[in-house]
Amino acid sequence: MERPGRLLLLSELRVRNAAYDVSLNRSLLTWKKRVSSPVYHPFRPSLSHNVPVSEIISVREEEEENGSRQKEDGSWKKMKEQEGGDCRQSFTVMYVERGRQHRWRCAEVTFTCSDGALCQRWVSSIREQLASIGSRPKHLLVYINPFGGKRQGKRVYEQKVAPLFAQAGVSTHVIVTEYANHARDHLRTGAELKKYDGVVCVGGDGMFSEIIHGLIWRTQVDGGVDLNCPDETLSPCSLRIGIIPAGSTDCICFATVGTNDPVTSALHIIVGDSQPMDVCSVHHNNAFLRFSVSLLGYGFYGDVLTDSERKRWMGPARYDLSGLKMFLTHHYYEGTVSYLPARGTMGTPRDASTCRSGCAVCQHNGQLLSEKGEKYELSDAPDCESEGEWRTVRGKFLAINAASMSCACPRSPKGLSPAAHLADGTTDLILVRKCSRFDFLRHLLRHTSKDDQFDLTFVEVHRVRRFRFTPRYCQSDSDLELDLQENKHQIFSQICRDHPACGCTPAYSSWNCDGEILTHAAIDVRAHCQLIKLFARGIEEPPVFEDLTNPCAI
Ligand SMILES: CCCCCCCCCCCCC/C=C/[C@@H](O)[C@H](COP(=O)(O)O)NC(=O)CCCCCCCCCCCCCCC
Ligand SMILES: Nc1ncnc2c1ncn2[C@@H]1O[C@H](COP(=O)(O)OP(=O)(O)O)[C@@H](O)[C@H]1O
Ligand SMILES: [Ca+2]
Repeated sequence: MERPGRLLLLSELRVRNAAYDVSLNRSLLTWKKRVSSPVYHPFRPSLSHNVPVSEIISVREEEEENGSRQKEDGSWKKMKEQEGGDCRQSFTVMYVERGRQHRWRCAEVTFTCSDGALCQRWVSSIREQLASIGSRPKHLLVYINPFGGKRQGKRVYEQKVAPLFAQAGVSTHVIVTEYANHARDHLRTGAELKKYDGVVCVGGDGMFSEIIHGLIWRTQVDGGVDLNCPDETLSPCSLRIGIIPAGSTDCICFATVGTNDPVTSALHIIVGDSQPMDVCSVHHNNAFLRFSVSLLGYGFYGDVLTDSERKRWMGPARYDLSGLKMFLTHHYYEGTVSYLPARGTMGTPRDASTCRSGCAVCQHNGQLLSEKGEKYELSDAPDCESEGEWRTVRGKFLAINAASMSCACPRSPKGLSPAAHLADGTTDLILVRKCSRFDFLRHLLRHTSKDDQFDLTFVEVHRVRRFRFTPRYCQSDSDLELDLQENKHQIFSQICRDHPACGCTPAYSSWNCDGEILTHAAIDVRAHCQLIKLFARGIEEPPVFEDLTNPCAI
């Protein structure tokens, strides 16, 4: 058990006109009601409150003269009047309070002191403790996508987030984006990153993707790393990223915080949380294409995204309509998937336990990969196929999904791969082979229930460090490994001739890369362990109530 820290202050203060013993040490602020009779009463509400110093948002002195907000005890008022000095006798502490379903709220408690000097001592002691927490950001660079989700990003930031940052003394430089890739390009070249302790993204997964592309690109250029080489070890980004959810799916926020709520996210930023996260790099013929942190999906999810982009005006509902349409269309795609299974790492995609705050699997694998990094990466090189490490699966697939994290979101609260980890250096490769519509629906429905979506004969899942996909028609003719956009007509006429099943089924899908369309079908993917960090802490376990005198806990 952790030893209680050295006591910094202990005073009798008043809260709502009742006397409390209030104490502060380096880790906790505690206020305990003074009771006249110490007789145990099972139904008396909890009389003691503990707030970790790390969860205090800020402290402010109350302006009111004579403590007008607090009905003070007469004797204290008298003392103050006699002193005739500083009349600020009350201070308010704002702190994190946990609500339902991982939501955080800002709660307040006002303490009234016997004199102004004591009030001053309390305020400065708490401020000193807060200032000594090195992980809290002071200056943030904020990008707002005003068109994400229901187009509420700007309003949400101004009304719910900016006031909290101001209260916590966090200064910001806010940029409302004017066009797609504005944030990415500003981070790449324009932003003076040294001035900031972090970057905040107000938007959805697509906007987050812009931010990581700007940040990771910049970090590699500064470190002299060639992004086009898939075997390069990438330099981790030092700036943390906060996500204020204002998009359509917001799966990265949901899977790292446990809820899509702007206030909760703002509070995780203010308290200076840190959650490392894996990033996959995607290459095509030794040319860098993109990064992905959540879903890389070919077939079903690629087609849903492509179709939904035409319906952007509908807002988040576009995904449901396109989902239904692509479900009915029931396209399958032929190709070869090769993958390098994760060796020596803890955990499997079929584990019952899931990635949670302070996850032991992520810590273990993170350490393993950073220690053995070089050796491990060398044996990972694709030409080690001769060693028999790489495995190959050929077939017809309705969907090929790589989930680097659970991809939990409100549509699917446990996600595409419920046991995937945020920071274990692996991605879960899910292969859904051609099956009937009925069977595919069973698989999809299991994303929304407790049933195991992998426990079906046509679904397989592998935890991997790398994988490659080659569509069938690329193999027979390497010239066909080309950009779909430029050569669409040529490919389609070829495919329709080669495709006996029907004249309209395309042979190529696109990849859904964190909500952005990737038109190259043939890709080479590699997981980079803990390349970025978020202002988050992973999903917390539900609290264990220890205080049995609290009736709410029984
Ligand atoms: C029958 C119900 C089936 C529900 C299946 C739900 C599975 C949902 C898994 C969602 C994984 C999400 C991974 C994250 C992707 C995001 O990066 C990305 C971009 O996010 P952004 O817009 O915030 O920028 N979002 C997406 O690509 C959206 C994917 C959403 C897919 C929805 C699929 C709905 C399927 C409906 C099928 C209906 C069949 C009904 C038959 C009677
Ligand atoms: N000012 C802007 N105008 C148009 N598009 C933008 C702007 N800012 C960002 N984008 C782009 O909007 C797309 C969707 O953004 P996102 O915030 O993820 O919303 P959603 O979740 O609704 O898709 C991303 O591809 C992003 O690059
Ligand atoms: Ca992972």
